[in-house]
Amino acid sequence: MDWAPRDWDFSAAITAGGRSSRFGSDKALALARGRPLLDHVAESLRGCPTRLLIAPTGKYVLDGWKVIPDTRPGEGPLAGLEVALSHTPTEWLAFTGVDLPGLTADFWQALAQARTSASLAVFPLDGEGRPQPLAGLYRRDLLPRVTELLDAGERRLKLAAPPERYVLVPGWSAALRNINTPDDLAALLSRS
Ligand SMILES: Nc1nc2c(ncn2[C@@H]2O[C@H](COP(=O)(O)OP(=O)(O)OP(=O)(O)O)[C@@H](O)[C@H]2O)c(=O)[nH]1
Ligand SMILES: [Mg+2]
Repeated sequence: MDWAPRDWDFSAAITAGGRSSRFGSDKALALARGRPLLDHVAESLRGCPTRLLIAPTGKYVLDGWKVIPDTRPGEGPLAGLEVALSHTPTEWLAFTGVDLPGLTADFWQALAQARTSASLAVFPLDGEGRPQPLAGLYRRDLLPRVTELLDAGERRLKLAAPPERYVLVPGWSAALRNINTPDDLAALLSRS
């Protein structure tokens, strides 16, 4: 992979303020191939010049990542996106969670290449052909919309961008396996 800065003109944020209730312990720190899930995700975005970790202060130490706490703690990833968009210095932000250890730099580059001047978000399609908003690119202009949604009580991340303004990218469903339970992690590890 070429790490030329011109390829990484977007910022990165990992939202990590969840309670891992289905996993039963902090899944960000669960090990896959000897490294925490959080590290796998962070590695895929290490080329981004600005890297933000939306999490309680002091909960994680991730070299090169700036920790920013939630302004609406416990309100889910849409609230994490609001914080991230309000701190991103670039037009575009790669936004993801702690539990997608299959993401790679090539995945993010494929999304970046799919951006258009009219689009507000880029999402990959999952194995069922649905957009996966937890591994997407978001334009910073979405911030007022996200704030409005949250203020109105909305919590669904997929509503962050209007459907007519997002681009969908097929072909990456294998990279999108996400870990919600210990069985999910066991299944992932047994495949390799
Ligand atoms: N910043 C922030 N991130 C969150 C919040 N809730 C969930 N997330 C993150 O969003 C991503 C996907 O969420 P889930 O898979 O539901 O994770 P979770 O909420 O920790 O797990 P469950 O309790 O089992 O739902 C993970 O990276 C979570 O850490 C929150 O309130 N604030
Ligand atoms: Mg959750």
